[in-house]
Amino acid sequence: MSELLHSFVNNLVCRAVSGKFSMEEGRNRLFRELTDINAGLLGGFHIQDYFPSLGRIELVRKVACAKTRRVRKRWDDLLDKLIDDHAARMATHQDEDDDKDFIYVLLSLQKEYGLTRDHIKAILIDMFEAGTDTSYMTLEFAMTELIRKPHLMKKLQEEVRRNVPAGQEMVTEDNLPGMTYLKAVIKETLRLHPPVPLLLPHYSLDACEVAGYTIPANTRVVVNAWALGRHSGYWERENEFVPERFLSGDVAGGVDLKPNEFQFLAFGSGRRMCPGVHSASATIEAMLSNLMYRFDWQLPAGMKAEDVDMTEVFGITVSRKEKLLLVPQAA
Ligand code: HEM
Repeated sequence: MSELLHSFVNNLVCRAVSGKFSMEEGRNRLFRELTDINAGLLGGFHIQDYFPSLGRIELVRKVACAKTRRVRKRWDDLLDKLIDDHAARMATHQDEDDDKDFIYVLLSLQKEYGLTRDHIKAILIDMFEAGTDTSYMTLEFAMTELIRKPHLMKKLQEEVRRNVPAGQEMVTEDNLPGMTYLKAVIKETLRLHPPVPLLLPHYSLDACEVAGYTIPANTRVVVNAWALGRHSGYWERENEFVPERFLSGDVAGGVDLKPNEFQFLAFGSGRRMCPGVHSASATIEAMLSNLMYRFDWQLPAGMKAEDVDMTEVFGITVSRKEKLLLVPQAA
């Protein structure tokens, strides 16, 4: 299951960014390898974070950044070729029948916004880094929670199957609006397992006071969204997977993925909140609903719900330590 979900999200982002031939050319595998290396580097140990003055010593910088430089070269080679190919097609008007992938969009805005090639490459890498693991982990945690609570999976399957006209092969976007329990399951997954539990580091522009503490201007601020999502002051049965809490009429019924209150911050909040929130919701809803529609799921023979290992691995994102193994049966 883990492998399938990871490939699905990686291929989707790859196609949106670089076009429909991404899989045929094997680019999806290369993007995945580079994204994995980046994730390891971003979430890893950096001596300059603990001893900033060491970062000013050239030799330390050279040693600490050696791997980063190597991976940067590989990103450069890949992205330069893609950008050159797209630019050439645009210059000769061969792009007219192509899907307008993200590289085309950025190139068409390049002059208007004064984007350099490095800006474009950085935005493209951001898309992979921010868009792949987060959606994949949410899907994987949702399936993990559902397999541990089969009565909730059954409830979700009933909702999905009720909303799809008989004989239809797959769930389509048109079927999704009626699936309120599906949305509640996704929110509850994000509450318990926010893929970016400390958001991204923020920086205070002005001094301010929070809960009696003064935060001076120019301070790096880290927000613990994981702890807020499990705070007993905001949530009943805070460590339990209870999607019903997000149904209208229940306590958190009105809590949105773009919340005005700060107890649910899986996508952050304010002007630096995740710009991918709608894309992520669409991706996760489409995949999860189809998994529920087409298959009945079981744990491998001899395994019980309480045997599912819930250990997490910490990095900039938090993932499951063990791969999720499930057995599908056609519904
Ligand atoms: C379940 C899926 C996702 C989750 C939980 C998630 C969560 C987050 C969080 C917590 C942040 C930092 C917000 C802050 O510090 O206040 C963020 C930033 C960002 N996300 Fe997402 N994200 C998801 C999917 C996506 C997708 C699919 C894309 C793009 C296709 C994306 C693009 C970005 C970008 C570009 C940023 C940086 C924004 C900035 O620095 O201004 N994310 N995301």
